[in-house]
Amino acid sequence: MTGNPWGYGKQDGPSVWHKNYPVAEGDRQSPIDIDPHQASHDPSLGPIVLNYDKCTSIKIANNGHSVVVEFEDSDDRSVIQGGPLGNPYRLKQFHFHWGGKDCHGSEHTVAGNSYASELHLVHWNAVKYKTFEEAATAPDGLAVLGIFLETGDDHRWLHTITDVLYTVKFKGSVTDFKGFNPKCLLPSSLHYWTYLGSLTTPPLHESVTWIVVKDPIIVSEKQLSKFRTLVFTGEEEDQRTRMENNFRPPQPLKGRKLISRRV
Ligand SMILES: O[B-]1(O)OCc2ccc(NC(=S)NCc3ccccc3)cc21
Ligand SMILES: [Zn+2]
Repeated sequence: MTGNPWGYGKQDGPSVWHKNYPVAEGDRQSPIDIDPHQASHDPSLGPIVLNYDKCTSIKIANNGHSVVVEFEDSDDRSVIQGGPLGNPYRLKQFHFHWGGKDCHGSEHTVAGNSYASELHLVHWNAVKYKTFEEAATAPDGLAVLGIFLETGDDHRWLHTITDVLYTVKFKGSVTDFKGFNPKCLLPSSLHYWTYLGSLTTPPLHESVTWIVVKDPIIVSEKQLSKFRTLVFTGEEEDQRTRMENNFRPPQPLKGRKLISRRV
């Protein structure tokens, strides 16, 4: 079906999502502005543990909202656990959000400051739920690791992704992308904040335990500009709308507790 049911434009962007997705005005919506001084320290909160070693990426795709790398999630070969999580969560996909210029593009902000981009590693609770779709609607169904991207020097490994973006320029395009291990996209320190939130794109399900890592990774402006060569529209559509500013602004905290873990 041509045209997206929702997008990031004036007519179909975050300010009107509530019309088709009323949960947009719910009590645990994401992203949020993270105020480091408001975060309470919970000494019982352990470190995040990633077991991505038998990582198996399958493909990279343009879904009309972002560029997504999908993983084989039929077994527990790539999981995240520890921290606030009660059991291991299976890696399903990762994707990015970015701006049109470097001054903004991330979804979460820190003391009102945006980063140029934000990487989301999406995991689901395969212990309690049979499918991702089922987990995606459950309050403890998903765990998303959020990593900020800041511009500076070239990122040593990001070129593996930016070099193939031209093959998924249009909405609906998919390319084989095997054997990529996203561990190479993480900062050295996994000091994080955690809170209960939602998907930041429709259907905006309130099913995400967010784990936002404090330290950004550094990528070059050149690498980031390659994301902006993607388009929201399909090859068959006459309009070519550059894919950028695909981020939702911060949502009200509504009394939620933000917890931080110093590594
Ligand atoms: O907020 B995010 O951008 O970051 C975290 C995150 C995770 C998932 C999505 N959306 C997905 S997987 N939609 C398809 C779908 C949604 C629900 C059921 C089936 C299928 C977006 C985001
Ligand atoms: Zn996301």
